[in-house]
Amino acid sequence: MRRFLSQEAAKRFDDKLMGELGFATESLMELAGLSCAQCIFKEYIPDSVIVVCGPGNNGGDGLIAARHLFHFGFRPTVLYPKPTSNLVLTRLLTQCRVLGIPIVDQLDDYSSFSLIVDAIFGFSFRGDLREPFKTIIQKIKESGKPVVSLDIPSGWDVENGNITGEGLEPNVLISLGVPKLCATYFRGIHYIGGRFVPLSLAEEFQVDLPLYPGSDQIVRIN
Ligand SMILES: NC(=O)C1=CN([C@@H]2O[C@H](COP(=O)(O)OP(=O)(O)OC[C@H]3O[C@@H](n4cnc5c(N)ncnc54)[C@H](O)[C@@H]3O)[C@@H](O)[C@H]2O)[C@H](O)CC1
Ligand SMILES: [K+]
Repeated sequence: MRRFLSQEAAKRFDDKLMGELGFATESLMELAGLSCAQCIFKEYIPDSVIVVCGPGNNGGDGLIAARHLFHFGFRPTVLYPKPTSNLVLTRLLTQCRVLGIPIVDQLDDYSSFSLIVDAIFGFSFRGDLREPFKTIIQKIKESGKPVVSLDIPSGWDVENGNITGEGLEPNVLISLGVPKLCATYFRGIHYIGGRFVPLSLAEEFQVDLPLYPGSDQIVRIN
């Protein structure tokens, strides 16, 4: 058995979950985002946190994590620099607004936040980093603040890790569902979250599922 998915396998895995296995994107995303918030609560004392959200579903996980972090006593702000017309993300933004979570589209100074949550790119990232995210990732690195990455450290090649050196170097990585190949290059605190993968799918893709303790949604593997 192996633990890690290639980029192509991660996409097929996702397609199966949302297709023949009957899941809706929003329900899996909710579990993924909740598990990220639980992991952050376990590792950090509630304080101010900036959740940086990209234009895809990784950004959606971030918006959900921000909402749960708010309920857990953190003071989240969302940085959402590249609005899309995606209905799921639009609804998630509304849910954050209703709670009074500030949503900004640019940020020059990260110094007032004690933690940065990286929900910029997940397993669909490919090619060279494009703006505005290239500059955002540079600024996050310059801030020296602790970083928690959701699913993939943003800027990393999904299979080969931080090959350009431009990617984030997070303190904590939460792999969602099953870790992708780049996680083999990660040396920090590594959790798996998103406890929704049916055993039959794990067997089909020849990946291990972690042993989650009790009813926990997360498990630390490294
Ligand atoms: N599989 C699951 O069980 C679940 C996964 N979830 C999360 O969803 C992401 C994958 O989401 P997806 O929408 O496919 O893509 P991304 O969020 O990775 O980003 C796509 C977005 O990024 C742009 N982009 C791609 N490359 C670049 C680049 N080089 N520079 C700039 N921009 C780039 C692209 O144009 C798109 O707009 C997965 O990782 C999980 O986090 C869900 O939570 C549900 C469960
Ligand atoms: K990420």
